[in-house]
Amino acid sequence: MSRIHELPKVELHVHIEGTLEPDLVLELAADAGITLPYPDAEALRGRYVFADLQSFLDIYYENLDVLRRRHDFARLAYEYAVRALAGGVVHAEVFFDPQAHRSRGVPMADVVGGLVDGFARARTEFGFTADLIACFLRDRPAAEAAETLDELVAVDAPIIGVGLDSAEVGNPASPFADVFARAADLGLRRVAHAGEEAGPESIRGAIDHLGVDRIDHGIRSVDDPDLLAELVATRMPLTVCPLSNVCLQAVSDLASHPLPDLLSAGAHVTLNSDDPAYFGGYLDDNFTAVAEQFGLDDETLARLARNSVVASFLPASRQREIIDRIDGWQAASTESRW
Ligand SMILES: Nc1ncnc2[nH]cnc12
Ligand SMILES: [Zn+2]
Repeated sequence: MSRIHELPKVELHVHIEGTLEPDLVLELAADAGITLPYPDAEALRGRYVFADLQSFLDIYYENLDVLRRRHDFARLAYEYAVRALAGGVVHAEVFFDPQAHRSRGVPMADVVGGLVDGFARARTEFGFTADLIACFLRDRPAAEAAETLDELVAVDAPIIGVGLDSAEVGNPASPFADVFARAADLGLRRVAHAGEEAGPESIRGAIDHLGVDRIDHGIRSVDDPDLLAELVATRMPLTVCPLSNVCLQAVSDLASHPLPDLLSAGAHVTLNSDDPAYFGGYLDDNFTAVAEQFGLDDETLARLARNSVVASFLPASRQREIIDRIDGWQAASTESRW
């Protein structure tokens, strides 16, 4: 258990904007001559006490204002890769919110180009790989999502998929059916946040209306045994984010998190960090927290890591290579017990 950071991991649910650390907010603001309403990074971090998803999103969108130039996005991507690798992440499928930058007048080519630059540098320097998934904001009109997809196509954005995020309650998936169908026609994969704050009906909506390949969060599936059984039968991956759920009060504390129920039901659970700069931990921290809370052994941790590989959109040959490394980690942990 002590070698969690060495367990090879794939991350499937991380918002690149949610990796914007307070120090980097301050640095980018100083660079761009932006005056911030707090004196230092500690004061900013002090504001990270959230009652729910919306109270987090308010600060998350406010902080984005420091991301303005192509090299800001490159820096953000690179810094995430450095930190993720230190925790054992070898590949990530990374969300970004194009509308949150487009609405501030940042050219789409700079957003995408910067992220590509930052991840290319990480790949060259230390072999970390990343793919991009563009998320549509579900609290904005579906027509805006459609325009955003057109713009992504126009700049030839190298995205592998589309997602749906932002405020879930009161913003169902159904209006986004057409834009997700267009994404499917373009050969893109589809994922959606569902069952984070809203109930099982939100998960049902993402499956029925958007044809998703994975459900982001999905923890509220435990409230509907029929739905959970269906998720298990169809091997629908759930990208679960335990520390996020605690911080946003989707669960009252880690001990009450439904992870053990999902695991014992046989759900295809993966572990993820969501917005690690805000929720007190990167992917290794999420692994460590649930391992300690629920007494998960190395075999279970390796199973969770393998689940992410299988649920990823990586080609089979790369999946095999990472799974071999996970098997090696597990074998070494068994040997060290003798
Ligand atoms: N946890 C989350 N849920 C919904 N939208 C988000 N955008 C960034 N983080 C999010
Ligand atoms: Zn998320």
